[in-house]
Amino acid sequence: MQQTMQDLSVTRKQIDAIDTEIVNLFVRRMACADEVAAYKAEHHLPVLDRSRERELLAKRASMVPEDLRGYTQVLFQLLMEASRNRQSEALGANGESVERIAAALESSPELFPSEAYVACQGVEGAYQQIATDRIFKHANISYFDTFDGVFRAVEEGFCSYGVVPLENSTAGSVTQVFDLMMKHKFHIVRTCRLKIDHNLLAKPGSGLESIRHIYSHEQAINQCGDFLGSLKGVSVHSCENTAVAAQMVAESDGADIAAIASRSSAEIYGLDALAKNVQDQGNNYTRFAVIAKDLVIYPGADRSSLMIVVNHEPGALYKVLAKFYDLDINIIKLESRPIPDRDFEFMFYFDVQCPAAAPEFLTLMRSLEDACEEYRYLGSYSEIV
Ligand SMILES: C=C(O[C@@H]1C=C(C(=O)O)C=C[C@H]1O)C(=O)O
Repeated sequence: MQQTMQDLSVTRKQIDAIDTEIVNLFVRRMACADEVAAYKAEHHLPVLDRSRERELLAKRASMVPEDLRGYTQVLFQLLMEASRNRQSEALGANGESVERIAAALESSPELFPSEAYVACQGVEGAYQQIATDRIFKHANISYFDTFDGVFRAVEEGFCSYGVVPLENSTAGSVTQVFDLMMKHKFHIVRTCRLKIDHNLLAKPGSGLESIRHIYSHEQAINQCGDFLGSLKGVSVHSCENTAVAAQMVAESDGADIAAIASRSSAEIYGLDALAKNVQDQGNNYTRFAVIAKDLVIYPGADRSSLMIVVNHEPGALYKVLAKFYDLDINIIKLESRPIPDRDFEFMFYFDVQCPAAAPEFLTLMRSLEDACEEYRYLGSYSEIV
């Protein structure tokens, strides 16, 4: 045992000596990066030179035994990233997102607006409306048939804000909304986490045993699978919104139809609750995003969202995730969606937890621009409950 410890201390001494050489060489390499930065500044060249990096990686890998090639590539990728970050700092070359974040942090108002024109999907009584009234004190709501309509209303300036659902704790992501994010230009300025209690609503006088058709939004149907499964001889139909379903039931003649919707929909459309809290999980929450056209970062923003497309090659997503890990930035949501018309290429949506003004967040933004094929910063915000 003692013999082994001695051997180890001898080897560790060698490692210490090697590391001293590596550190000295690293300092020299970074000094070269400073010279390169000065040259690039003078000749108006960008920091990143992909072809030089590719060539360098291949050469360094060819200099080592085959079983060390992978490690060598990782090491030099890291060295080049440090060198690029150093150059960007020296050049004040922050990249577009960092510039936009800095400008937004400086110019954004102190307070989140209390009055606003807001676009929502559905009709009065929809969960988006309930979330909107939680977020804004006085919201003037325009209703649209589709989520696409909400995105367009914001993009075209018809409404200052839009409220869309992102995900539910029982049924998962609202994939339709994530797909629309690829199509539209918008920013996220706030999120809201709302407890959702579903009710089975029917016209006064209808009994549960007479119900044959139940209408609701697909998400709500998915959140109430156990309850719906327990009913016999009932067919379930999806429609565009829970409150639209409630309105339809109120306007129908049939005593055999019901809707799964909010309690406030019952009041608005004069329906009775045949069953309350019919969701599978008592703790049923939905997160909503407030979208706006321009980037505005209100004080206290401690979450950010990004959309990333990486190259179609092994390790591409790993390299992006490693950056989050290196900077100790927590990922609170990761969603992937196929990109239309591309052969199994995916858009990755990230929510991260980190104050927008934190240096590590700005470093992340700077380095993602180099690492991704496409990259969109969607905004920084706080979440209300
Ligand atoms: C140092 C340079 O800048 C960047 C960093 C590199 C490196 O650290 O080796 C290589 C290419 C560039 O992306 C350079 O252009 O040579």
